[in-house]
Amino acid sequence: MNATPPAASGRPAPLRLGTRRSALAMAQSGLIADAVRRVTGRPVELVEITTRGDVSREDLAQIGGTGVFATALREALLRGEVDFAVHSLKDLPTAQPDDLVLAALPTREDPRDALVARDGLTFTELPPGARIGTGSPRRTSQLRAWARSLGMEIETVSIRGNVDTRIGYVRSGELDAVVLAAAGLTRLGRLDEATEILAADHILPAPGQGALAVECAAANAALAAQLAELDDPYTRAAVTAERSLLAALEAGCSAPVGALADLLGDGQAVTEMRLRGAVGTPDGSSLVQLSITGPVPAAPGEEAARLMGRELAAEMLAKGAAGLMGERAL
Ligand SMILES: NCc1[nH]cc(CCC(=O)O)c1CC(=O)O
Repeated sequence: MNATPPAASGRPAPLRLGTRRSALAMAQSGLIADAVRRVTGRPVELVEITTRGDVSREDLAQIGGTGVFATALREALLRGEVDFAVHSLKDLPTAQPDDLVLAALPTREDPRDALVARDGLTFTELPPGARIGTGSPRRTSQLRAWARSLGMEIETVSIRGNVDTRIGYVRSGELDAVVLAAAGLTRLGRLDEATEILAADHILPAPGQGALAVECAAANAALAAQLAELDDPYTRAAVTAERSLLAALEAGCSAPVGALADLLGDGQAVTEMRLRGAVGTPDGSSLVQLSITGPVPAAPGEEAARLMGRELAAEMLAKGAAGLMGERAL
């Protein structure tokens, strides 16, 4: 008889982690795989999955926005081909499917954007007419608004591709600078290539930027409970507020919306959360930027965070946010 179950060999069956193949996705999955091995005591194996966003050179907005990255991983989860998946939270649509759960939102990395410019330049040191690459309407809008406020002249150039490709445009001299998430650079061990971390006062990051989401099937409650040990309730509160703002603005994941929740403390404990939001026109000529501050209740605090996001969205919409987003030409 050859029906020995894996556990009988003394080694528990490995958990299968579905991941995209990009260097960044592999780095992020590797980090979470290590943490999951720690909390479950089980081996974790990486299962590579190709998404349409990885193989297509089409504009992301044309093939359904950044949600394309998540879709293939989610299909593999629901088919039972993998046990859990790691996403960049900012690439996940705000509507959560009923049959999947974000079991853990681990402590987020630096949420800010970073500038990688030639010759060590910072943003304000860029020469007139500098060409800055980004594929993000949010970054384009805010970079142009910031330049405008300084009386600076810049040109934004639409680019796509992985981190290496994007930095390559600067190294080759094709562009003066590119803007990338600092968290991505950190996870790839390349933060030293950033010439400036862009202050959130100027460039408000994407909702959820710098945070990873660990997702599994809702039906797999035992695994969800184990993965939940990796959850950071403060990260969860912050990104819940940011994503609730995004959802209430009825903006897609490629919309020019920036949002960042900061947790404020009295030195002993976190007591308050400040949520900032920004929406602008593609040319940066008009920008609505507002913030609200509220108490952070004891864990989980998710509903309070959601309410804060909705409240700020209502204030931004009253100041004309919808009109600005409507003007964007995709
Ligand atoms: N849309 C691509 C993407 N999704 C997540 C990150 C970075 C890591 C993160 O924000 O957690 C990036 C690259 C970038 O924006 O430079």
